[in-house]
Parts: sequence; C-alpha cells; structure tokens
Amino acid sequence: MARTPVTLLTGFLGSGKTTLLNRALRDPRLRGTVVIVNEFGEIGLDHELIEASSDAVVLLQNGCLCCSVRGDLVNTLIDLHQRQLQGELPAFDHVVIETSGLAEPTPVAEVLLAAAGVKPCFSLAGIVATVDAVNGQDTLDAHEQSVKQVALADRIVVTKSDLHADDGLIERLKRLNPASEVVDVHEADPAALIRASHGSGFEPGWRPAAPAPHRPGLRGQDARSRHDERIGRFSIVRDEPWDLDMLRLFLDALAANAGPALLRVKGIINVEGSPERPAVIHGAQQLVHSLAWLDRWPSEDRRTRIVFITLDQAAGDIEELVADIERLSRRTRAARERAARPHDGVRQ
Ligand SMILES: Nc1nc2c(ncn2[C@@H]2O[C@H](COP(=O)(O)OP(=O)(O)OP(=O)(O)O)[C@@H](O)[C@H]2O)c(=O)[nH]1
Repeated sequence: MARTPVTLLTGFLGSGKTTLLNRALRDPRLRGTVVIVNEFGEIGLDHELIEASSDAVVLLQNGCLCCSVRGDLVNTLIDLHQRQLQGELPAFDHVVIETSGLAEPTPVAEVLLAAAGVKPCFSLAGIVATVDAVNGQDTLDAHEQSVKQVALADRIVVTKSDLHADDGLIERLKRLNPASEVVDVHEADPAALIRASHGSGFEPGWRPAAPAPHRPGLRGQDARSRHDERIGRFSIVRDEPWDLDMLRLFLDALAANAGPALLRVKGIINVEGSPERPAVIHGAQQLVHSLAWLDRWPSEDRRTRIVFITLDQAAGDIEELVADIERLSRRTRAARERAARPHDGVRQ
C-alpha cells in the first residue's frame, strides 16, 4: 500500500497557519485530507476553528508536539491508518499536521521519518512554514523556534503582507533558507501550497538527530521542552455572555498592552444579543486583530473561552484586567437597567 503523504504546517504563534489551512481545505483537491492539530494553549480552540468535519480533525493537546505529546502523534498516526484500513474512517489520501506555534519541526519530522509503525505508512511530503509580515522580524530575533521553523521549511509562506510590507523580511528569509521557496500567501493558490508533493529534502538519506543531551536543572524533563520555562499559558472561561461594549473594551486594553510579552491570545466569545454567532478574537505580539464573527457555534460548547500564551508575564495581570472590565461592565449594565425603569426609586 502506498504511503500517505504528510505535510507539516509550522510557523510561529498567530502567524496564520489555521487561516491558510482553512483556505486550502475549501478546495475540492483537499477533500481527502485529515488534519492533526497540536495546540500549546491551556485549552484547545483550533479544532473548532478549522473548517473541516470533526471526523477529519484530530486535536493533540496538553503540550507541544516537539516534546511532551510526540508519543501521542505516533499513536494518532497509527490509529488513523488502522481505522482507515478497517473502514471505520472515510478513506484519506493526505494528512496535514499543524504544529503548535512553539514547536520545533525537527522532532516532529523525526516521527514521520523514523518512528516504528509510522514510517511504513506515511511519508513526509513537505514542510510549510508561515511567517507573518508584521511580527516576523521581531519573532526571528527573539525566538529560536521561529528560526528553526524557517530553516527547515521547503516552502515559506509570508502572511499579513496586506497589513505591512517588509522586503527586509523576505531577504532575511531567503538568507536563512536559500533552498526554500518564499511566497506571499495573497499571491498563491492555498491548496497547492499545502498539497503539492514537492518532496521534502530529507528523504531518503536523512537520519534523526542524536537525542538531546541531558541538561542539569531539567530533571525528569526532555531538554527539548525547555521552551516551557519562560512561557505561561492560561485561559479564561465564562458561562455568562459578555456585553459587546465590554468585549470591545477588552480588545482595546489588549491592544494597549500588546507587545512581545503577549505571544498569543485567541478566543471564542459568547456575546450578549448574538446567541447563535460567536465572536472570535486573535492577537499575537504587537498585533491585535479586529473582532471577527463566526456564522455559527462550531460545537455544543457555547462558553466564552479565551487562551493566552505569554512570555515572562504572570497570569494574574491579565486575570486582573479581565476582572476590572467585568466589574465595570456589571456596573454599566446595572446603571442602564436602572435608567430604563421609568419609576425607579419612586414610591407609588
Ligand atoms: N490581515 C491578515 N490577517 C491574517 C492573515 N493571516 C492570518 N491572519 C489573522 O491572524 C490571526 C491569527 O491567525 P491564525 O491562522 O489563527 O494563526 P495560527 O498560526 O494558526 O495561530 P496559532 O495556531 O495559535 O499559533 C487571525 O485573526 C487571522 O484572521 C493575513 O494574511 N492577513
């Protein structure tokens, strides 16, 4: 049986991986694609934001693909292959692995190229890395993972060029990886970017790297998971809908505090007055995107869920900000309700 090609989709936090993938998945040429998505956030949201049937999306959570959930990836691939053979899954002819934005791609590629049980059934078709034009240069300066993602890619896709043109970034990407194609997402066919079986430069002679040496101070922990040390992840979950004004206030506050410490914020928000259509918020480093709306809730879970990934920043700061905004919103709402009652406080 032919091995199923796998595309590794990498790129730093918020650089546009899911957006590119969603555009590609709308193309009938990707009808037979299964997506495995890994998120670093405390709760997973991407599986809800990927526009594919739930059968075709597998979420790997609770850690980063390049370290703590590598074993889960092996098991997931083997399980997908077996369920397809047994007819429990619709046949698929392609797999995309969307890594978390913090993942180093080499250990993930190793799984495809060397893991027992995976290698006979799957082949690494290519590595695609997204780099966003707004944060790209700063991210390359500050985060080694981003450099590794770019250095390993067969294809580098520059996103958000509609917001900021950066020729210097393109030059830098070409210098970092002269063998790779650098393309602008807005000038390319998304399905071809993801699906083209251009073949990774790794096979067949590639050998997995030697295991990382043990580092003192990381007892019991794979040295590759050291990116956990400075990075915080936490989430806010609310049952009650949020007032739209409050949500706007929250976005303004985030935008005012945006910067290198806010690696990623992503959320689905239940907004008062819009019970069927949740709002979606996104931010990464210096950029907080404008509010967007989904056409419907992607699952039964209708709670507001916001995930944060931060650098050297305590969860408490953001929780305090949210608590302040919620307090303000409650007071505003109470005042509005009082004003709407015609004879409030007047005894009849
Ligand atoms: N203007 C603009 N916005 C974009 C572009 N690509 C992505 N975005 C926006 O950037 C935000 C983050 O995009 P995602 O696709 O979720 O990024 P991601 O890399 O999947 O994020 P993580 O999985 O959390 O690392 C969203 O608000 C997108 O709408 C682009 O080319 N132009």
